[in-house]
Amino acid sequence: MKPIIAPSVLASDFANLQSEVEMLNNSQADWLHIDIMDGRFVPNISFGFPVLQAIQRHAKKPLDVHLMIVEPELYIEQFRSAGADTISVHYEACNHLHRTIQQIKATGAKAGVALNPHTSVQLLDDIIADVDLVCLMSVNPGFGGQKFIENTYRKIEAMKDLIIARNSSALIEIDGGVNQQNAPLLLDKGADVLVAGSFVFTADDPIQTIANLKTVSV
Ligand SMILES: O=C(CO)[C@H](O)[C@H](O)COP(=O)(O)O
Repeated sequence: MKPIIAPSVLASDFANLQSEVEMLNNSQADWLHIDIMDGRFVPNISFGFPVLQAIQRHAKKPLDVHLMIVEPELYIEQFRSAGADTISVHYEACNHLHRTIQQIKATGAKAGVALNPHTSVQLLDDIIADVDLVCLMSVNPGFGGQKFIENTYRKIEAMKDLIIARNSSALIEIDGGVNQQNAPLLLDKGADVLVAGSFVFTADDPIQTIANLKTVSV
């Protein structure tokens, strides 16, 4: 199975967002990964609804929205209206994760849960059957361009075991420091979706870089 490739728009040139989105439309990218940061859950602020709406106007591919915000339940319907196809909330940011997952599903979006690098996958034991996507952070969230955390490989294996044990159809997404070198082992361990920001957007040829990731063989 070929991986789902989700370039992270966080690393794009915001001054030329339309042409960056059109480049992704013309590439083998499957989804556009959109990072929303609030300056509270993570020590950085990215962008909000107007920018997401602008991306949606030009994007021809699903928008995979990763909320790095506190109290995400307050904004689920607005993110859906602004164009999100998948909405992932952080386990660490939700007091009532089950309720928030149901809230996302009620909007018609796919529901994801993101885990910080220190958060055990076992904490998803009682919710994994209800989620469509698990986003394993392979860097501490908040910034692009960071070094990949090697313990992620072990987490993917544990996540895969849990998904199988609970008969879940959740996809495993890896977010942070993904590149051509670590992609084969990530897929071998069980990853389904690769998010890549700086690796794609700092490349001389982003379209070819996405194509190379898409054809990584295990
Ligand atoms: O969620 C994120 C940061 O919190 C980014 O999606 C992630 O870091 C991808 O960027 P890069 O590929 O440059 O590491």
